[in-house]
Parts: sequence; C-alpha cells; structure tokens
Amino acid sequence: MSAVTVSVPAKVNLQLAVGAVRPDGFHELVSVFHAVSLFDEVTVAPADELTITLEGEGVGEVPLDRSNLAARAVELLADRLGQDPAVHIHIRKGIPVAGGMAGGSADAAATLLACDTLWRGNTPREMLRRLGAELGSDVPFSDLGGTAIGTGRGERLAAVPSVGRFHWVFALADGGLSTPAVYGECDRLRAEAGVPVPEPAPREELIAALRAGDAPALGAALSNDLQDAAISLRPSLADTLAAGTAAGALGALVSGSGPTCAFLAADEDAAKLVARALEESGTCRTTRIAHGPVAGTKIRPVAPPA
Ligand SMILES: C[C@](O)(CO)[C@H](O)COP(=O)(O)OP(=O)(O)OC[C@H]1O[C@@H](n2ccc(N)nc2=O)[C@H](O)[C@@H]1O
Ligand SMILES: Nc1ncnc2c1ncn2[C@@H]1O[C@H](COP(=O)(O)OP(=O)(O)OP(=O)(O)O)[C@@H](O)[C@H]1O
Repeated sequence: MSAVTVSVPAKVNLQLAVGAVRPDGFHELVSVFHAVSLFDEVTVAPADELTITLEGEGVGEVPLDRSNLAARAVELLADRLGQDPAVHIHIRKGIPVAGGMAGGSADAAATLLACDTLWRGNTPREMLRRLGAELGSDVPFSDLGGTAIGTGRGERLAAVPSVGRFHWVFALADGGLSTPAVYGECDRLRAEAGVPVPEPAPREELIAALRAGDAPALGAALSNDLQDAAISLRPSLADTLAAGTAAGALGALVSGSGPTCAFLAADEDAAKLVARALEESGTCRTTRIAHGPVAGTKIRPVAPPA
C-alpha cells in the first residue's frame, strides 16, 4: 500500500459539565460530544523518516516536529506493532487550530487509523481508541463521531441516539486559548466564588431534545462549565455570543475550551443569516457553517487507476 487517507471531523461539546480535579490532575467530566462537518484529512505514506507537512487552517501555528499529536500517534502505534515509524504525514486542516474543536485530537485519531491500515495492523477499533486516550482525552471521540456522552476525563464513551440533522454556525476567533489554562481559570473562578464543585451529570432535557430531533429544545439546553473561564480569559467572547443570539440563533455557547463560539440554527437558511450577522458584527475573525452529527474517522477510498 503506497498511501492511506483518513478524514476526521471536528467536535463541539453540547454539554460540558466539569467536576472536581482528580488526583491525576484531570477533571471529572460529563461531556456530550457532537461531531460536526468541519474536517481534517490526514494522509500517511512510507518515507525515509517521520516527517509532517500541513496545509489549510492555522498553518504556522501547528508544530511540525515530534510534538505534533499526529507524530506522537505514529510513534505510539509503531511501538505497539513493532513497526518502523518512518512515514510522511500530510495534514489538510479544516478544523480551527487551538479553537476548542479538538483539531489535534482529530489528527491523532486519523493518524492511528491511517497507520494501522498502511501497516495492516488489524488493530480492533476499540483498541485504537484506547491508544488514542493515551494521547488526549478527546481522541477516542474523534474516532467514534456521531453524538456521545464522555465520562471519566472524557474518554469513556457511550453513543447517544439522535434524530435528524442539526445546523451550526461557528465563529472563529483570532488566536487560540490553551486548554489547561481554561481549566485552571475555571478552578480559580470556582475557588474565588467559594461554591462547592457540582457532581457532573448529563442534562435530561438535552438528551431528550437529541432523541426527538428538537432543535429549539436543544438550543435551550446547551451548556458549558468552561464558558465563564473562557470569557474571563477572552472577554470579547461575550460580544460574539450576544451577536449570534441577537441574529436569531436557537442557542449559543463557547465550544469546549474556546475560543470558537457555536450557534445552533433552525435550518440552513437561518444558519446563513446568523453567519452573515456575526461577520458584520466584527466580533469574530470569520465563520463556518456545518451540520451534525457526522461519522468519525473514515478511510477515503483509493481512486481506481484510470
Ligand atoms: C475541553 C475539551 O476539549 C472538552 O472536550 C477536553 O476536555 C480537552 O481534551 P484534550 O484537549 O484532549 O485534553 P488533554 O490533552 O487530555 O489534556 C490537556 C489538559 O487539559 C486539562 N484537562 C483535560 C481533560 C480533563 N478531563 N480535565 C482537564 O483538566 C488538563 O490540564 C490537561 O493537562
Ligand atoms: N495536529 C495538530 N493540530 C493542531 N494542533 C496541534 C497538533 N499537534 C499539536 N498541536 C498543538 O496543540 C495545540 C492545541 O491545538 P488543537 O487544535 O488540538 O486545540 P483544541 O481544538 O483547542 O483542542 P481541544 O478542543 O481538544 O482542547 C496547538 O496550539 C498546537 O500547538
């Protein structure tokens, strides 16, 4: 096999309930992950040494050395399979970098599947997801896709049934936010307020809205415990959320650790109106329209020879 290409979606957390810090430093979570139609595409091919090239979103902000999560995924799987990690990785980025949409995690999940296919490892998907969890809490969901509840540090997944297609607008910001910094700010704000840390639990209204395909109910049930922390570090996000809400979004929230903001729209036309209003408001760098849920990692079929 000469090359394998895998596509992988971005995620938004429809609910992110953050509990106490565990002894290992991670927070106990209940996360309702939802995969949306913004994709990275990762191609791996045999090479003399492990190298990475990148095109698309955020070129220049992503490391091309061994710290890239895709390179770490190659090394992890090569070690497990007793393979030589000499491959070239090419990443076409459609997922905003450091935007709270799991771009690096997506590349790690795609790279694990692409290398396993290239090396004919036949590793069960469940095992690939377990390996992925060693690279990052969001990696197993990037592989699974759809809509799922994540517990533990977000890596233990159970699929959530949903009906129909939900329409989203994402407002992309200038510059990223560091995930550990946002979790740290959440802890700081909680300590300052002196309130007990809640036990994270899934919101019943949210799960019911997904099951019913009820977009207005879903919009009303969206929540993110990291939102105040992201706004505290980047106060302009409050203006972005207000602009999308004023434009008729059914619900608005910061995506994961931010700074991308997500807006649920009633349908595709409403999404276009919300996107235009956000761009005209000057409160974001640009927007993307997407839908969810979509499948997780997918091997792109090789075109037959002409
Ligand atoms: C914000 C989310 O994207 C929501 O899905 C995730 O919780 C973050 O997932 P991720 O980027 O895959 O994060 P990891 O690479 O596992 O962890 C990065 C850092 O985020 C913080 N972190 C992450 C997950 C978690 N349950 N508790 C945490 O406190 C820790 O400081 C950790 O060192
Ligand atoms: N393949 C990769 N793609 C993007 N960023 C990467 C990658 N590998 C390493 N990084 C580093 O990880 C940092 C976080 O990027 P990423 O796009 O994964 O953030 P995120 O979407 O906020 O993550 P999450 O939502 O999982 O917390 C970047 O600033 C970048 O330096």
